[in-house]
Formats: sequence, structure tokens, C-alpha cells
Amino acid sequence: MASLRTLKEEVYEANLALVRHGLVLLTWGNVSGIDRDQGLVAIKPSGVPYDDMTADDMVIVDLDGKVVEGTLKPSSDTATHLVLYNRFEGVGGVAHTHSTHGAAYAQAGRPIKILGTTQADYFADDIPCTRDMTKEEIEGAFEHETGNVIVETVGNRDPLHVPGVLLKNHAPFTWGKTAAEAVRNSVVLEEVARMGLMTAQLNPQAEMNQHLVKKHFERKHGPNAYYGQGGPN
Ligand SMILES: O=C(CO)[C@@H](O)[C@@H](O)COP(=O)(O)O
Repeated sequence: MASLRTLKEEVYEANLALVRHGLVLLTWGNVSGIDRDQGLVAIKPSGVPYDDMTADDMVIVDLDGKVVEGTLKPSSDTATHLVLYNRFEGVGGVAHTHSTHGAAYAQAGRPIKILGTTQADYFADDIPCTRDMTKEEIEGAFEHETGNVIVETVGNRDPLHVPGVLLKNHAPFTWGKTAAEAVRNSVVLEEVARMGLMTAQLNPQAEMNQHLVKKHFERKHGPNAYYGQGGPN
């Protein structure tokens, strides 16, 4: 179907963008996108080098994880992506990276605190780090439970207001309205993580002006957004 073909191409391009932006090495990371009308998800195949994959290699699964199109095995993180699609209605794309500075925060078990407008333009709050997963969660339906821990960490916030989480002792997951937007949020997460580490060296007591958070987030994502060429002149 044309829409599935388009979705596979969008997801393929989004996966290549992870490499282009320097967010992954080797076969690390993955991006998916959903066609909510059909209840189908396109996701990167597991363990295939980015240089070798094609749009046709994107695997189509249903929301239960059953492969409905494709000959390759879907990403090992597929169940995590599906939990996020099932729980975050407005989300159309999910990305997972091992970006260096974001992964450093995840390994340290620390949130990326909101300290500047760079972050406030895309995240309306700190970027949280999950709790430790339990032995049972890790030894059970691991990837499914990973998704549950991410959802738990977002809590009752609008997932598009904080479109990313640091998976403790692992690395970032981000999401957005599309696969491309999920990757954009991964780019922002990695850059504000890099800025955060430098800011902490310059001033460990650095604090954010919360008035700037609301202004910057809402000028791009609020009901009266006016950033760029959209909105009123
Ligand atoms: O870190 C992990 C495992 O969750 C993945 O990003 C990485 O191994 C890529 O796995 P896939 O190739 O997507 O199966």
C-alpha cells in the first residue's frame, strides 16, 4: 500500500539521520514510525549495518509485535517502541540512540536538568532518567518492561512536552509526532547533554529562569505558537 511504502521510506531516512547526526555507531540505535489508521509500525531490522540497509528492509509489525511484512527480524527494541505507541496516543515516531553525552547521563543515573532555552525550545522540563529496573523486569519481558519504565518515568505529563527519557545504565529514548521529529529530539537531547556537562563545570550552581521555559516552549509548541513561518505575522 502506498502509505506503508511511504512510512518505510520515512523510517529508513530517519534511521540514516541517526548516523548523519553522529548519534549512533555500529548497529546501535533504532527508529520506528506508526501508521495509526492501519495500526502498523515500520521499524529498523535488528543488527543490520546502516550502510547495508534499504527502505525495503524496514520491517512492518502490528501493535502486538507480529511481523506482517518483511523477511528480516525487527529491532530487538520493538516491544519497547510498541509500548510507547500504545500508551502515548499523540506519538508517531520513536527513536533510540547511544549518543555519547546522553548515554553518559543515563549511566550516571542523572536527569538532564533544564538550564537553557536550547532545551526549553523542545522540552518543557528536565529530561528525566528512569529508575533501576528490577531483577524480575530484566529477566522477564525485558523490552516490554523497558517501555513500561519509560512510561512510568514520563508520568502524567504530556509525552510531547517531555519527548525523551534516559534509560538508566543504557541510553536515551525520544519520540515525536513523526519519525523525523523523534530523531530531531534525539539531536536536541544529545546537544543539551553536552551543554549540561560543560555548564556544570563552569557553574555547578547554575539555575534556569522558569519564565523562559514557558515562553520558549510555548512559542514553538503552544496553542498560539508563532516561531518560524507558521502562526500570525
Ligand atoms: O542498545 C540496544 C539494545 O537495546 C540497541 O540500540 C542496539 O543493540 C540496536 O539493536 P537493534 O539492531 O535495533 O536490534
